[in-house]
Amino acid sequence: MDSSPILPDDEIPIIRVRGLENRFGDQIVHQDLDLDVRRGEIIGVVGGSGTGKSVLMRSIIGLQRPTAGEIEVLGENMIDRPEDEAKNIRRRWGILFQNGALFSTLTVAENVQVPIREYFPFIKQPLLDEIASYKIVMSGLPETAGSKFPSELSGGMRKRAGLARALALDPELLFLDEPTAGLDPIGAQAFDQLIKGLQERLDLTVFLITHDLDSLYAICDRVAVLADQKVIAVDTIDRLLKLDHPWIQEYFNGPRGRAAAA
Ligand SMILES: Nc1ncnc2c1ncn2[C@@H]1O[C@H](COP(=O)(O)OP(=O)(O)OP(=O)(O)O)[C@@H](O)[C@H]1O
Repeated sequence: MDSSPILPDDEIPIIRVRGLENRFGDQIVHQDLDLDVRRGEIIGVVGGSGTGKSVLMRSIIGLQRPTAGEIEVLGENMIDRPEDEAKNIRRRWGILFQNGALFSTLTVAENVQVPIREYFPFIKQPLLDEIASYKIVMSGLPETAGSKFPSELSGGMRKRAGLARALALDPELLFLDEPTAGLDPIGAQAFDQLIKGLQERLDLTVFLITHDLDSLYAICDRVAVLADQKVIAVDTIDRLLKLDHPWIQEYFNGPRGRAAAA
């Protein structure tokens, strides 16, 4: 079906979705959805509430088995992959879920160590502590945050702790589900800059679901728009603005969109 020629490494999409379909009973969330994410970009994923942004991310990371379609991540087919193979691919990405999804009974440092222990059970405690501490500081938290429990942190700090855990295994790809939701504008801007800085330093590709127009303008290279059960467009904001789809116009050219662009 795919007649594309062999592409150089940096042009092979790091995520490739074709003909994706997700149905829940009678409800069709996605139909014929295609998306390519390029290596090294920060791609923003936007769409009205319930358009299936989270379901798309869950399909890509293998938490939701689509009813049809193809998904490749890092050049690997992700559908119906045996668990041991899927696990090897999973370790090459990190995920920050919307609520941080930290284990409440573990300290921040222990949370960061969970994925490292899972994949590298032979690593001894002093090295685990050192790696966790490095990731915690890299995520913009003070080193002392490592000994705190999630309940002792502010919302913004919990997001950073979740980010530290997402970075634990030196991922190539980072999935972020509404990372700035619930943060005040200054906190959100700081978090955006943190993501941008990490993306540049670590050469990450970032898949960013967001409702935050400021984030889209500040850090996204391209934006994918979900509507009508598909990705209706994926492009820079400047080019998206030229499309006359009503949702795109309302979203980017409404008062909030204009304020974010100013
Ligand atoms: N496991 C599930 N079972 C049944 N329906 C589901 C399931 N997961 C998601 N849905 C439905 O799929 C649709 C898309 O959900 P999704 O959470 O992906 O939307 P979203 O675009 O991320 O929305 P929001 O911006 O509000 O977070 C919703 O109607 C939701 O109720």
